[in-house]
Amino acid sequence: MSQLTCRELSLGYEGKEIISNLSFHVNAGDYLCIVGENGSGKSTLMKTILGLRKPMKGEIITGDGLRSREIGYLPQQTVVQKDFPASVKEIVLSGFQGRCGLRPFYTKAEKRVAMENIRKMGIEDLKNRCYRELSGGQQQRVLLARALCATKKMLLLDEPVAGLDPIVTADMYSLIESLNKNEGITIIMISHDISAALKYATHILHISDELFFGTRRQFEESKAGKRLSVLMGGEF
Ligand SMILES: Nc1ncnc2c1ncn2[C@@H]1O[C@H](COP(=O)(O)OP(=O)(O)OP(=O)(O)O)[C@@H](O)[C@H]1O
Repeated sequence: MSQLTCRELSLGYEGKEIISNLSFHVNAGDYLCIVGENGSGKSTLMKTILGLRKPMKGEIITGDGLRSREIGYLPQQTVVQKDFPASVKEIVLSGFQGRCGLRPFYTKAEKRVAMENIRKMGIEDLKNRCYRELSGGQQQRVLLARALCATKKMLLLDEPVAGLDPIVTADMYSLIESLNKNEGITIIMISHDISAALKYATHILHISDELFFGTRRQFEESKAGKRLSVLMGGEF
């Protein structure tokens, strides 16, 4: 059974549908990139998968041992988040809050896992620094370590490289690739970077007037894929 199955989903706000009749599934170890124009509903879909919004129609089913609260989430960065006055350690530990609600203390085991994730992200030397004093790339590593505290199975990443320079972007992509390949973590990523999506993803979900879901190869051969290839100057 798939880890995540979305069946005939319709999503929207105040009775108006933004996405209609969307079906797709994600298996353990997949790397799914969600692409589509601004405002097409990608973040809305992610929030619905996380249970933060209810679909207007359809259902979301988790399986293969995944429970919905075991999904790690790296949200799109907002200006307010960038200025958050807390230490790196505190931000990473807050990844456990989803499990038990807000609380002022953490167990020894949680502190150990948080430090493991800090090490995995290569930010040990930053652990006592204030989050808002870090560079954009360092902040994204902190948020990835935080998301990992919530899961060992599936990460949802909303534009994780937005605003990062090309070198830091490449570092971020290889960190995510290593989580997928070496730790077996399923990745669902929203991205505007089609060439990176086609480099790393096993599957593509293209949200547009015409919905597409399939393997990377199927996408390359699809009408949507060919149209995007022309827009990108035939780069893929
Ligand atoms: N809370 C809300 N209430 C009403 N409409 C909303 C709300 N949040 C988003 N929308 C609208 O829903 C549509 C989809 O928004 P969403 O943020 O999901 O798109 P997106 O594909 O993630 O966009 P982007 O690529 O710009 O991040 C947009 O037209 C947006 O204005």
